[in-house]
Formats: sequence, C-alpha cells, structure tokens
Amino acid sequence: MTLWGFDLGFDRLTVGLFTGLTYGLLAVGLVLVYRSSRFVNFAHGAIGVFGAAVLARFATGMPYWLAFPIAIAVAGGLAAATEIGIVRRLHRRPRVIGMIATLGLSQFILVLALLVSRDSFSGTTYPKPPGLPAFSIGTTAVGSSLTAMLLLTPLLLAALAFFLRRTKYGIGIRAAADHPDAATVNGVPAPRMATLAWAVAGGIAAFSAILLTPTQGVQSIESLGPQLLLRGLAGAVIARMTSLPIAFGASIGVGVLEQILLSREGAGFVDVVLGLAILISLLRQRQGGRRDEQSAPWPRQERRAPTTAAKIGLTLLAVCGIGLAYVVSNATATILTTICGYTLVALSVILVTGIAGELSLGQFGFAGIGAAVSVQIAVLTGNMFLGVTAGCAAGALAAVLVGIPALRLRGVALGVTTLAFALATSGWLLRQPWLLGDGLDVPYPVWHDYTVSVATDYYLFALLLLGLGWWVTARLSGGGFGRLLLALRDNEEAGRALTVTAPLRKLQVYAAAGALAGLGGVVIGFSQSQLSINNFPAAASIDVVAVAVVGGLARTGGALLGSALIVGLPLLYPLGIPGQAVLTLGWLLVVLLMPDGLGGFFSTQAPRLWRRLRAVVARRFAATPAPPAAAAPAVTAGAVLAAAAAAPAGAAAPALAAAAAAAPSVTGDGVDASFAGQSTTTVSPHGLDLDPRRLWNIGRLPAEPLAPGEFFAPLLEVSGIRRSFGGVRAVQDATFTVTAGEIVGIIGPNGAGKTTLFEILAGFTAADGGVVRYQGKPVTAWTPERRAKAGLVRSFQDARLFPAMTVRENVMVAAECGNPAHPGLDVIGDDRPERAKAARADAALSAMGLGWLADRPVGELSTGTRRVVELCCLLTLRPRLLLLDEPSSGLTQADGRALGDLMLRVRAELGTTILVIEHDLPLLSRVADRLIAMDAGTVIAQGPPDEVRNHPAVVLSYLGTDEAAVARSGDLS
Ligand SMILES: Nc1ncnc2c1ncn2[C@@H]1O[C@H](COP(=O)(O)OP(=O)(O)OP(=O)(O)O)[C@@H](O)[C@H]1O
Repeated sequence: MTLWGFDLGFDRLTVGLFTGLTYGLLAVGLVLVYRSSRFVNFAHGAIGVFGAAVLARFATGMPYWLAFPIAIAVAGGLAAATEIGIVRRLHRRPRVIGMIATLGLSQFILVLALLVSRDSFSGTTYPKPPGLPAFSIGTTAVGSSLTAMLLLTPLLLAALAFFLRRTKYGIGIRAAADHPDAATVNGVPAPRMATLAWAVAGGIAAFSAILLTPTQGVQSIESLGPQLLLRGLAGAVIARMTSLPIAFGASIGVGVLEQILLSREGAGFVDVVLGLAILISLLRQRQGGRRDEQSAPWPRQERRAPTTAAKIGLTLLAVCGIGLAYVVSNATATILTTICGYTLVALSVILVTGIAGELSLGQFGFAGIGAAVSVQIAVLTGNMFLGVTAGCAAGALAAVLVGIPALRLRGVALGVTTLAFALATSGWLLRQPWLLGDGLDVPYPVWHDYTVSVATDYYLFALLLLGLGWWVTARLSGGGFGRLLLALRDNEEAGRALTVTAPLRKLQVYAAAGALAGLGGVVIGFSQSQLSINNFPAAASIDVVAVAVVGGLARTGGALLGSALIVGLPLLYPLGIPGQAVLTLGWLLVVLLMPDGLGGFFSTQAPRLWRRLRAVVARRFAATPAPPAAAAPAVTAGAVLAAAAAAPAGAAAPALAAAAAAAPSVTGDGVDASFAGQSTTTVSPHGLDLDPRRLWNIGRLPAEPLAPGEFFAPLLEVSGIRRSFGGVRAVQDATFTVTAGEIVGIIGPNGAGKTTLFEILAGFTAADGGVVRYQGKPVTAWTPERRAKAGLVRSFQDARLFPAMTVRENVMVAAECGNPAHPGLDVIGDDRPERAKAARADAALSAMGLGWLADRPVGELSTGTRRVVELCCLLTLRPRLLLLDEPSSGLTQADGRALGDLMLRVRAELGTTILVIEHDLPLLSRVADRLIAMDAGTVIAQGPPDEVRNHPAVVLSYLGTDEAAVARSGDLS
C-alpha cells in the first residue's frame, strides 16, 4: 500500500516496529538520566555501543549468554562512572558545560569501543544471539537478534517497571529524581540514586546496541553518535523527558515513521522531519515560569581593556601567522586555512554559548550554508567580495530563522533543537541543488584582478578574514551589548524586569554569530576546489563546540588555540585511533579541570611567569637588595565597618568608599550592607546597619516624581485573573484595584498564589483568563519588558540579580532603558551610551549610599544587600507601580523597619505606588493603606490592615497556620 509515494506496507511497518523498539529503549534511558540529572546525556548511545564492543570481545572466549549480562554490567558501570566522575564534578558549573562534556565523552567512548572491538561497528561480523529462531514476516527476514529483541524487550521493560515501582532502590530513584531535597530530608541519598539511575540507563543502552548491531551494515561514528541520539531524543522529548511509557511508545512511532519516510526519501529527510517534530513538541510544552530548570551560575567574566602585554602578544601572533605563509608548503597552508575557518566558527560559538549562554550545536550548519551561498553568488556574479558578503548574510539569516522559534527554548531544549538542525542541514538542506547539491566546482578567488590560485596566498586572505572576525567578536563581547548578553545569560527574568528586550537581543547575537559562522564557511569553502557535503558533516558542529570550550568559552584567543589543537593537529599529524582517543580524552580533561579552558589557563599563567621572570632578573642585577616595602596597613572588612561607624553624619558613604578602595580583599560577609537602623549608624555582627536618612537620598535619584494630578486614579485594575499548573489552581478569579499613590500589601500563607499573581501582573506568566489593566490600558498581552518600560516594575523573591556582574554593572543594565546598547556602535568603538549608563549608575548608587559597593560582584553580597541593590536598579527605571515580592525576607527586624521607612519615602518623594507581598505583618500594618489576603489562589479579604488582619477567614487560613506570624502579629496588639 502506498500513499503519496510512501510505502505503508506491512513489511515496512514491521521493520519500523523493530527499529522503534531500539529507539524506545534509548529514549527510556535518556528520560531516566534526564529526570535524575536534568540534562541530556549525549554519550548515552555511545555507552551502549561500548557495551556492544565488550560483548563482541568477550563472546569470542566465553558463551554468548554469559558475555551478554557481563557486557550490560560493564556499560552500566561506565554510565555510573560517568555520573560520578563527570556529572557530579560539573554540578557547580552551568548545565550547558555538563552537556558539552558528555558530547566529548561520547566521542571518546566511541573511539574506545573501536579499540575494544572493531566488530562493534560492523553488523555483518558482529556476534548474533545463539539458540533463537530466525523467521520471516511477509518478505521481512527476522534474524535471531530481532527475535531476541522481540522476546527480551517486554521482559526488560516489565523488570524496569517492577524495579522502579516496587523496589526500595527504584522508589528511591524516582523520589530523588522528582524531589531531591525532600528525598534527602527523608534519608534517601539523592546522589547515589542518580548514579544508580545512570547505571540502569547505561545497561539498557547496551542491551539495545547489542541486539541492534547485527541488524545493521557497517556503521560510522556519525551514524552511531548524533543520528542515533536524535532518534532516541525525539521520543524522549515528545514524552516531555518525564514519562517512560510515553517515551517508549512515541519512539516506536518514530521507528515506523522513519521506515515509511525512507521508502521515498533519504535519511537526511528523516532528520528534517524528526527535527521539526522535536521543535513543535518543545514549543507546545508550556514553559513552567519561574520554576524552570535552574542551572548553576556562570563564573564571573573579567571585562578589561586589553593590556599592553596582550596587545604585544597579539601583534606577535599576527606577525607569526603572516610569516608562516612564506615558509610553509601549500599543503600545510591549506591546513592552516582550515584552522582559520574553524576558528571563525568557534568564535561564533563563543558569542552564542560563551557570552549569551545558549548551547548551539548548529553553528557548523550555518557555516555550510554560508559557504554554499558565497560560492554560488561568486560564480553567478564573478565578484568575490559579493560572494563573501552574501555568505555572511546567508549565515546570519539562517541563524535568525532558526533562532525565532528557538527564542522560547533554552538550555537543554535549545541544544536538542540545534542538534536536529545540524543533522537536517548536513543530511538534507545542503544537498539541495541550490546549495551544494552533489558538489560545487569552486572558482579561484579573485582579488583586484589577481587570481588567488596558490594555497599560501589564499591562507593570507583567510588570515585577513580571521582578523576581521576576531576583532568583531572582541568588540561585541567586550562592549555594552556583550554585557547585556552576560546579564541575560545570568538571569533572563531579571533582565526583562529591567526592560531589556531579551528576544531582540538574542536575535541580534544569533545574527552576529550566524554571520561569523558564515564567514568561517566562506574561508573553508574557497579553500576547496570541489565543495561538497563532506566538508560540512554534522559531527563538525560538535567539534567546533569542543574547540570553543577547550580554548575557553570566554576567550576570543582560545578559539584559535582550540582549533589548532583539535582540528589542526590531526590534520598535520594523522593520529590513528589511539591518538584520537588520547586527544578526545585530553579535551575532556580540559573541560573538567579548567573552567576557563586552555586560553584562560595560559592567560592567567603567562603574567605569573612573566612576573617571576622579572623578579629573577631583578634579583640578579640588583646591586643591593631593596628594603622591603613598608607593609600597607591591613584594611579588613572590620576596618571598612569601623570607618562607616566612625564617619560623621553625611560622610559615611565617602568614608566607606575610601576604606573599601583600600581594602585588599573583603569576604562575602564583610561586603555586606543591609537596611538601616532607625537613627544611628551601628555595626551588627552580620552586616552594616546604615542610617537611611543619611544614605537613602532618594530625592537625588534620577527619577521624576509623579505629577500631582495622577494621584488617586486607578492605576492597576485586576479582574478575574486565574492560572493553573496541572491540577494546582495557583490563582483563581483574583479581582482588585490599586489606586495611584497607595501602598497595598498582599498577605497569605505559603502556596497561596501571591507570587504567581505577581508573575502574571508583571507579564512573566500568562494568565489562563482575566484582564490586567494598567493606567487604564489592558496590558494582559504585553511582554514583561514593555510593562517595565511603562513603569510597571517588579522585584524578585530571591533578589538574585546578575550574580557574576558588579553592582555598577547591574545598575547599568537598569540604565539601559534610556541608553540602549547597540552592537553596531560597539563594533565601531563608540562608547558614548556606555559612558552615559555608567554615569547614571554611579549617580543612582551614590544617591542610595551604595557607591562604595560599585565594584563588588553581586554574587558576593548577602541577600539583604542584594535587595538594596535590586531596589536601586528598580528605582533607576522610574517606576510608577512597584511590585515588591517579600522585600523583608533575609533582613533583620531593625533592617525591616528601615525598609518600611524606605517604602514610605519612595512613595512620598517619587510618588511611586507600591504593591508588596509580605509575611511581616507589623511592617505591613505600619506602611500599607490596604491589605489583600489570599488563600489557595483566591482573594479572601481586602481592606484596611486592621480589618483584614482580624477577618475570620484570614485568621483561620493565614495566622492559624503560621506560628511566627501569630507571634509577630501579637506584638502589635
Ligand atoms: N511554574 C509552576 N509549576 C507548577 N506549580 C506551580 C508553578 N508556580 C506555582 N506553582 C504552584 O502554585 C501554587 C501557588 O504558588 P505561589 O508560589 O504563587 O504561592 P505563594 O503564595 O507565592 O507562596 P510563597 O509564599 O511560598 O512564595 C503552589 O501550589 C505552587 O506549587
């Protein structure tokens, strides 16, 4: 039976069912691992192949059915070792790095598998399970391996279900995966359960690889690596990476679909369809709001202008690079050109992944598109310059087109989608006749009537383009645009709350990176006489991520280093399988041990060596040893605090600034300024109580007070707002109004729906129904940044801000609303918007008495201090309505009182209306005009504070469950 040329016959479906079983097992393992570690193990398929290799080796010396469980156990052990040795080690690093490490591990394990047994890559020589019948279904021959698959898979799944549901360890795995903290509290060792989950998944992967391999022809690392993974991922993603049965069932569908598609189209078309299925499935899965997967923070990235030594180093490097053109052979020049091309693509990875924090595995796909378009245009127009420009533009356009749907995805989801894109590009898109087709003859580049036909000359041209790409990357990552990307990488929600248009910024960086990758493709493209799909394999997209990580994701120069090592070395000196294994292991170790890559290692070690060298030379030549410099008085955190305490009224901030500037290092506890005590400046053991009347000079903030006529108008009208998460009704029919100039408190027990309501008001979570009106306009469909620009500004419960950035840089992000960063201006070196923002941030910080903290990374500050900094950022936005989420949590009682004063002053001096979620009832009773009480998602009372506090429903639901609140409210009466 056929439909539109696709074969839907029984045989096809049978074959599809069998392959689907394998994909199903793969998907089950991926889901199991994802649930316990929250990332995709790209080495999952490779671990299975390793198990298959172990069986092939053992089956020669012992019975097959004895080698079978041993091979599965070895694969399980390897997976467990991966979890312990790699995943746990990278626990404190961003999740993207963990996934990249498993990409490297995947390649390493595949090479190891080859070393253990070459048979694991060839179906014809691979051992088949003995003692099982072979038969035919229709015209489909079912060998003993497929029989084993058919018989053993249901048994394996039943055993797995029994293990997970009925045994102590299985229940432990599920509990630790779904609620790690609760599991730990209840005595379930979450880390050990994760290791067990990995081991089980590894065993399953080996089971399927052992039975699948005999049914295949000769396999390549590529078909066993990314392609197989994509098929497993499709089912896992459809199952939302949570349900094992759905993942298995969906994968069987994937197997059947693949066979139907293959009856008319090539394997590349299957990649396209699967990629689209994954994308649609991910887009349909509603993002979970603030409870999205949280990743460990990115390390702080020093952003300094290049030192003289760095400039000299770069010049020397350029001179050496040019000099090489005159000494190397044409063959070596071609390899050097390839290194330049890969470096350019790796620079694009640095922009997207290193700076913007988004894992893109598709950058080499953009390079392929750029190469194909540039060659086509150069042939068509005879103009090389047009060809290069078109190649960059095509790379940028493709990146934006892929980026638009991917805007709603991040982390794991984006990595999976771009992997699918890389496979679809090399398997289908680039094969289209309007791109590479069956191969393109590449003309010699022509430069001002000079035909570049010698490889060494072309290498110089490649070097020129590399210089251009390097310069653009350095300018983009070091300027205001780069800082904005770092901010969004650290905390996208906070960025949007401070008016940063995250989608636009991301599209800009995708476009810039796409253009760079396109340029890399151009360099590689014109270095070939015949350009074909073989120049742009999907695996190169992974290699290029490895290049960027090994060189250092934050280091522009690292891309060249990584490219020379990972791409250049094997081309210059063919390494063989053992050499390749050592090289892959080497880059894996760099990922594990050097967070900043080799580039970071060298750039920190080189100055140290230089200083030592200078000291040795100085000792040699000095006639008399110089007397030791008088020890600078040690300025400790205590001294900073004492300086503040001793400073006369009005002089505390400058005194603190002076002391802080002199302090060599201040620990996290020391760098701590909390809200003020009532009247005098005092030093507390945990922080510094500052006097708000001295330091909180809100009147000097660059914010406009509200026009008197705007008072007493309804500023916010909320009607019928509701939102559910699965079966949980977080907010139900919330209806209330906030009048301009009011301070309104929202109270309610934990889980009452207060934060969800705030998320909806600020635009971070979509409501299921109801309307939010702000200044008379319905804003329900507005983005968070649009609301923030209109003055509807929110704070966050954790006040995390952008931990890897300094206090000044944080406030500069808030100052974006007046002086937005522009990538074009950064590239040409116009830093006027930057200077304007820095000045505005400094004014705001000194107005709020925070000037002395300006250069401290926010991640080092205590929660209380971060709240002050967050408030400074928010006030810089000139808010009309301030939504504060538990601003007093993390503050001492005295600081809480000062916070109350501050809220009153913000309203009095700036005319800002405040809606505040608080558990501190005494504080609210003092400052709020009205209270709104919520319970189980519903507004249960609203009115003057006394009335609401004594409302029977409130007493029952809120005070009745929170002893601390009862005690505190008792203080009031
Ligand atoms: N993204 C989400 N996914 C699933 N459930 C959610 C999500 N956001 C909120 N919830 C659920 O909605 C309910 C209300 O949560 P919410 O955080 O809004 O309450 P809250 O009153 O702010 O509590 P708290 O004082 O602890 O912050 C809770 O049961 C919570 O588990």
